[in-house]
Amino acid sequence: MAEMLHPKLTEISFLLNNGVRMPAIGLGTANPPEKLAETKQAVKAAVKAGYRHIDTAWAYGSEPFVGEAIKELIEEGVIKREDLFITTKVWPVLWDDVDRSLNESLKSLGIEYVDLLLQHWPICYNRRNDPHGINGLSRNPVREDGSPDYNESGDWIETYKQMEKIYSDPKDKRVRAIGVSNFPVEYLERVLKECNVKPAMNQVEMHPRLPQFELNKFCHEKNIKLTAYSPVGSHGAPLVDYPPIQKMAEKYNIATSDILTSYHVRQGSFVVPRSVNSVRIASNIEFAPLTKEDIDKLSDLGRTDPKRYINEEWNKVVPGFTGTGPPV
Ligand SMILES: NC(=O)C1=CN([C@@H]2O[C@H](COP(=O)(O)OP(=O)(O)OC[C@H]3O[C@@H](n4cnc5c(N)ncnc54)[C@H](O)[C@@H]3O)[C@@H](O)[C@H]2O)C=CC1
Ligand SMILES: O=C1O[C@H](CO)[C@@H](O)[C@@H]1O
Repeated sequence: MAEMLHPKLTEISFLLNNGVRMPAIGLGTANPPEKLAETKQAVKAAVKAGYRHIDTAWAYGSEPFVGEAIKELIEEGVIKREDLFITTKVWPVLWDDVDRSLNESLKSLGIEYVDLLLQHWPICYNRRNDPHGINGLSRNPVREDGSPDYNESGDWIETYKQMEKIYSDPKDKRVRAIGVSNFPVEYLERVLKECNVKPAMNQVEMHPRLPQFELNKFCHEKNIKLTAYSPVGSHGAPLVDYPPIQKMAEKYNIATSDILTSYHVRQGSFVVPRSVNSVRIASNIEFAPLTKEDIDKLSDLGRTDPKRYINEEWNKVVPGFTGTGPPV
């Protein structure tokens, strides 16, 4: 029987609600401190394997290494800036100074604009100096008693309002699209009610054990795209060894990680797996043409065995971002 030909995930892209085209798969760069410097060769390997979308953030400490990779790739003639789609994010310690956050990101990345700027979390932190932090600031400031140092009078919507002001200024070319991350439905509803620019994106943890049924329905209706983070279960890739997903991989004769990335792209969402291993980076782009029945079977794991992997003390303040996730 003739083999079916399918595109690579790197050949697929979708339009955002403002007409900007975004590649379906991006390289995640939230690398742990000991692997941060490897981000540079990871980005170069990814671009050489066909990736055109890189996911970074002010808070990751990876932007300078992404920047070095972009510079060398352009100098080597591999790509031009406009061939790449770069996402970065505003961390809650700069919730009231998006201008500073964006300028620091652009400087670290060595570029003049980002393709997508996301509000990283709907949280307001106080700023505390930390020479070992990000650009001299503590990433997750804590009070003397060890509790998260939230700014109690801050309102997280201020961040989005500052982002839309930058985006809407015709003279300001620093961002091509704006969106949010880690926003539950009720927070998106507030943004739609109180702001003028509809978010193009909501980046959230999403995989078969956390299928985000409610967010998918809402975002689809409102024409807000979703990006799946931690698609293989974050540190150590636990979902790659998860038997029901391995079974599906056997059926399609493809790697388990490719089932986990294709699961999102097949549903019209974006996905940003992370690795610094060039072999894995290149192998994470095979597309599995999952049927509706197989997608439903995978999503059912979110009912029978739900799990949220990114579940930290400080983010419990956001509704739904604790335990296994919202009720299913
Ligand atoms: N907006 C947000 O709040 C968040 C965004 N993110 C973004 O999403 C990206 C991906 O999420 P992560 O949590 O980093 O986790 P992930 O689910 O991509 O897993 C990363 C781990 O999987 C391993 N891995 C990758 N491909 C593999 C393969 N084929 N076989 C075996 N192991 C493999 C990597 O070595 C690493 O240990 C981040 O790097 C970041 O860019 C991640 C967390 C939160
Ligand atoms: O983007 C993010 O990455 C870390 C976890 O890897 C998380 O704290 C943050 O939302």
